[in-house]
Formats: sequence, C-alpha cells, structure tokens
Amino acid sequence: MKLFVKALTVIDSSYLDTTRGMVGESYQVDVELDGRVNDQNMLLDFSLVKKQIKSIIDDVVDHKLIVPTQVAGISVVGTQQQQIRFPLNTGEAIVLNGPAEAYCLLESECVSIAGLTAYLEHAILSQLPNNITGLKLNLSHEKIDTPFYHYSHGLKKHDGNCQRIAHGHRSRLDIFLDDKWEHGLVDHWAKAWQDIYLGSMEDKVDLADLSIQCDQQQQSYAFQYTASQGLFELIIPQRLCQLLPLDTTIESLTEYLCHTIKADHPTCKVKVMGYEGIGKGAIVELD
Ligand SMILES: Nc1nc2c(c(=O)[nH]1)N=C([C@H](O)[C@H](O)COP(=O)(O)OP(=O)(O)OP(=O)(O)O)CN2
Repeated sequence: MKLFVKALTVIDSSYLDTTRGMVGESYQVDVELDGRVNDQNMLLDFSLVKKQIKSIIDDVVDHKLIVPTQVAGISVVGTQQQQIRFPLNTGEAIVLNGPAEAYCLLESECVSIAGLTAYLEHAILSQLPNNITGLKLNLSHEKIDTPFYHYSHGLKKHDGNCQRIAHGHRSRLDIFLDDKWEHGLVDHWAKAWQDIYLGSMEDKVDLADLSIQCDQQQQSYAFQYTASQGLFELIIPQRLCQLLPLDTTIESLTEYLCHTIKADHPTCKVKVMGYEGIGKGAIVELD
C-alpha cells in the first residue's frame, strides 16, 4: 500500500558551491509513503502527513544554508554559534557566523538534489510511526520556460526563519512594457542576478567591525545584524553580491526593478511581477 501527497511544501534554501558561490534554490516536494494500514485503515492521516512531514522538512532544511562539509579546506567551528569558512575554487572564500539552526550540514563534496533527497528521506522516516516502512520524496524545480535567477538574502526584521542571513529562492520574473512581455529585459536581469547575494546597504559593515577574523577578504563585502535568533555575519566576494538601498523583501525588490526599468523607459507603462520562489511574489506598475 502506498500513499502520496503532491506539492506537500516548497523548500526555499541556499547552498554553497565551490564554483557558483552561494546559490538560492526553491524545490517543490512530493511525498510517497509505503507501509501497512493502521487501526484507522490509514497509512497515515493526511493531516499528519502534511503537518508532521512538512515540519521535519522545515526543521532540517527550509530557510537554511546547506553546506557540503566534505569540501577540501572547509572549516566549521562552534556548536550553538557556528563559524564556517567555505573555500571557492578561485581562491576566495565565503565566511559566515550564525546560529547553528541556520545551517544544514551535509556530509558530501557538493549539494545535489539526489543527495539532499536521501538525507531528508532518512531524517523523515526515522520519525514516522512503525507501520510506515518506506518513504520516497521527489524534489523538483519549478518548470520555467523563460530566463530566471537564483538569489540569496536575509531579512533581519522578519520574526521567523527568513531572518537567516543566507537563504534564497529560484525565481521567475515577468517584465512588461506597455503590456508586452519583454524577453530582453527579463534575460538581462536573469543574467545580472544569476547566482547573486542581495545585500542591504543598511547591514553592510567594515570587515574590522565583525566579531570573526578574516584573512584575504579585500574584495569582499561584510554584512552583520542581530535578530531574534542571534547574531548573523557574512563575508562574501563583491562579484557575487549586489548592494541594494532597501530591505530585500519581494515587495521592495520588485519596486526597485520597476523604478530602475522605468528610468530607462520613461515613456512606457512598466509592470514587474517579481517572484519569491514558487508561486508567490509582488506586482508593481508605473504609468
Ligand atoms: N509579504 C512578504 N512576506 C514574506 C516575505 C516577503 O518578501 N514579503 N519574505 C519571506 C521570506 O523571505 C521567506 O523566504 C519566504 O517565506 P515562505 O516561503 O512563505 O516561508 P514559510 O515558511 O512561511 O512558508 P512555507 O511555504 O509554508 O514554508 C517571508 N514572508
């Protein structure tokens, strides 16, 4: 007997990669359970499938930075507050300091959908009732036929997990000039924000102001803030980052895109639909 739930949840996270740097991701999650029915003649009540499995996925990976810990030269120090120095293959590094709950440490050399799926399946199955003998997850990307981008950010004013300084999204973007969808503009922004960290100028500090030590980070930006989960710090190469004069909520990002595009096309009606991951976002229009 099997039970399935499609589109159980969406994981919005970021991961570290020695080539790409920090990559924002959104995965849709489907689940299939295997086992014997219980005395309610159910494998597992759908409401428990939704609540319990979603809550495990949230605890293990959602809104976290996924760090492959078998990369040569990586260092992970600390227990409750962890400092991570992640080497890039250009010789640069991404350095973080934050509460342990903001990271998902994966024992591998890189992050892949297959590796993450196996890790989550193991974590979930061990917490389900004994009549459930197997579990299969399907993590998939939203099918986007147009150019899209991967961004990472942190929202220090958010009272939930979006305050974590490095989580992200894989997002589509729609731009219209005088009601016509503009491939050229969408493509431009998708390239500009391909694997980008969107940092608020307000959170930028001097390297010397950080509580962590840093070595060769001359061409890097440093960010720091304290939110309800604790102190968050990040050092990231400037080339992987765009500084913005705003909080990086989807409302502000979409407004920023719309105003920037309007400045180049003053006589056009501009409409931008900015997405934060899958199926949600903001719309801004300027006449
Ligand atoms: N109006 C807005 N609300 C939220 C924003 C935002 O920009 N504008 N941003 C966030 C976070 O960045 C977050 O990454 C997105 O949250 P979400 O995927 O909705 O997370 P939840 O855990 O609340 O939802 P699930 O899909 O159930 O995991 C938050 N809100």
